[in-house]
Amino acid sequence: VEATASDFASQKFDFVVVGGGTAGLTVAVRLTEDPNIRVGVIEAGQYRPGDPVIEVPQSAVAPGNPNGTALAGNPTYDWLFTSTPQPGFNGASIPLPRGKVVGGSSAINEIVWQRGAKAEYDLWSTTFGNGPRWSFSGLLPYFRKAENWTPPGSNLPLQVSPSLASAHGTQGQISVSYTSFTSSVEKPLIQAAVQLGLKYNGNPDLGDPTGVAPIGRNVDPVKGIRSYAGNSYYEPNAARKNLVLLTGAQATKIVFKTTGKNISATGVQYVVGGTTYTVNATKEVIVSAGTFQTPHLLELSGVGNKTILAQYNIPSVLDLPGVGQNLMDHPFTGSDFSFPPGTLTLDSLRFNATFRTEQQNLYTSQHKGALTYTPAINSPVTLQSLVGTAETNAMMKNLTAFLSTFPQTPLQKVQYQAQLDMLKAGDAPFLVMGELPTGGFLGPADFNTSYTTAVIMQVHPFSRGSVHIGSSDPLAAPIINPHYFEVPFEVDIYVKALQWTQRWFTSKTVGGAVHLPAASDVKTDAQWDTYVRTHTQSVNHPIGTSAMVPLSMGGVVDSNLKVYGLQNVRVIDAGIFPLTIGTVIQQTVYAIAEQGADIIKEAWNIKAY
Ligand SMILES: Cc1cc2nc3c(=O)[nH]c(=O)nc-3n(C[C@H](O)[C@H](O)[C@H](O)COP(=O)(O)OP(=O)(O)OC[C@H]3O[C@@H](n4cnc5c(N)ncnc54)[C@H](O)[C@@H]3O)c2cc1C
Repeated sequence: VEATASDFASQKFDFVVVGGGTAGLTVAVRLTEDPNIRVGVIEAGQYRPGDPVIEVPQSAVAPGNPNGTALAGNPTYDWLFTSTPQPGFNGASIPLPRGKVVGGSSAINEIVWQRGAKAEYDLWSTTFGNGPRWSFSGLLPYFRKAENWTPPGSNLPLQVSPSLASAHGTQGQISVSYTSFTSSVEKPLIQAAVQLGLKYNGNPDLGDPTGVAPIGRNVDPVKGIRSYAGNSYYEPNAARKNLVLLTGAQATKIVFKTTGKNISATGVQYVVGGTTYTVNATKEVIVSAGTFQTPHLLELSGVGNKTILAQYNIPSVLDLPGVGQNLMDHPFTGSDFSFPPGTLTLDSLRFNATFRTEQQNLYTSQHKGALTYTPAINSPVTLQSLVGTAETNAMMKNLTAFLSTFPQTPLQKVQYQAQLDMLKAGDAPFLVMGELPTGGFLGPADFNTSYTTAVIMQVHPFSRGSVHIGSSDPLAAPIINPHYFEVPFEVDIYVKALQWTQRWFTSKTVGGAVHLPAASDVKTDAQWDTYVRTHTQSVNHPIGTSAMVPLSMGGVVDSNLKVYGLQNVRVIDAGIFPLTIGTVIQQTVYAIAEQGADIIKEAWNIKAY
């Protein structure tokens, strides 16, 4: 049920969850399966059930503008954060969208549903010391638990392996399906990628995501709408009396009581319309405010690096220097290709009124067609599969030489060794080769022209950033500095990937694609370097700022997601990733939250369902 600000403050809760986003709603819904457990959720955004801008899949991929959509960049849904000026981008700042609505970033993301590699999660369990729960096989039951999976239909431009079903769950909250609409460029692009040497992978979901594979999406195949934490976890359970949601409220502080060496949270302060309220939690405070705002809230509450806190006159409750460090993100670069007149891409929705009306009618009557579009190609690849083993080894040699003089924290040392091992073994992707059948990436799209944008994600960067408070005003935005491209390998790998993309899109099989001048004129190494630094954005997968690694490595939470040094505060969101993974991350965030809910149920003897 929903509450008003003052009503919420007067209620008794066992758990208070900060952030009604992807992870926060998952945890709150699982804990309140037991009617005796009372959970209060504080969310800054609004509850928007049935909002077509959130639910119609295509609004996440705006034709003519892959960088900004109807959701990202729109203040109704997005916090509108930006990075600090990035020297690696020649001083430019970039937008860093985050969902500000019930459902959080799951309401505004691009609806791609993929898992990482076994090798990546197994590091969480072994190298980062978190035990078997956090290995690939420990997470697999939770990947399945979150899903209500429907197998692909016959119109998928790819064959799937019979084992695909065994990777997926059918009793969970998030509807997962496969694309039912493809543009006319996608089938040839898939064929051409395989001709260029990418492996074909009929089941990417049991530990090896690499190659050209069927791409899941979190769309209800019957209703044709986005399935996300807001409409799939919260909405069906919104009537629970023991699950109380407060919207339009920004948490500004966790309130602590210190007795000797014991620091426990008693509640949370929040602001609504300029008034500050406090709500109490008798068991735990769970912080699920996301990778940028969880460390921000911890710092506002006195938990973090005490030197940083002192600059803003925030009394230190616990000196925990890992808070807000270890920020990793997936950047993306790309380029636009135009196609001959008559090629069907999403741009047809932009300039062809007849096609648009036809597709709108198809969507309204049958929940099908172009308005259900989600990306159909998003292939995680090893570096070897693009440039071969000899070139990979040569690039690795340069990288290792650079890293030998690059300043590193104890955590980075361990992470770098793990990343180099994966790079060499080729058991995890380093790039994701994708596309969006629409233009606008390199400049305004021409009216009567069909484009496709190559989208290249970099998934194991070596640069590490941070997010910290920049003001004692609790409502001010955090300072986000991802430190993109501090390691030259990150630019080098992009140059290789862009050159490969040029061969891919202009291959005979794809037929007729023309590289836009801004990209095709690029020839020399210096020109490529400038191109990459000018045309890179975030693909919005920030993680790591509340890392689940040992305290001695700079960790923030232990393997039970408890903040080191605090009795009863857990972080459950994308910030706990010890190291990033080689694909999109929302499915892993749901699995973390499902696992986190079970850890809490075990700790408090709460009935499991
Ligand atoms: C534009 C975009 C596209 C993406 N595309 C994909 C994709 O296609 N596939 C994929 O797998 N992943 C994608 N992602 C990433 C994925 O959606 C996120 O990693 C994931 O949803 C993060 O979940 P979370 O629970 O950590 O945070 P969120 O879901 O962001 O939840 C945090 C919540 O906390 C609230 N909050 C924050 N601070 C406070 C406060 N102080 N008080 C009260 N409330 C607060 C926020 O409003 C928000 O609702 C994308 C992300 C974005 C932004």
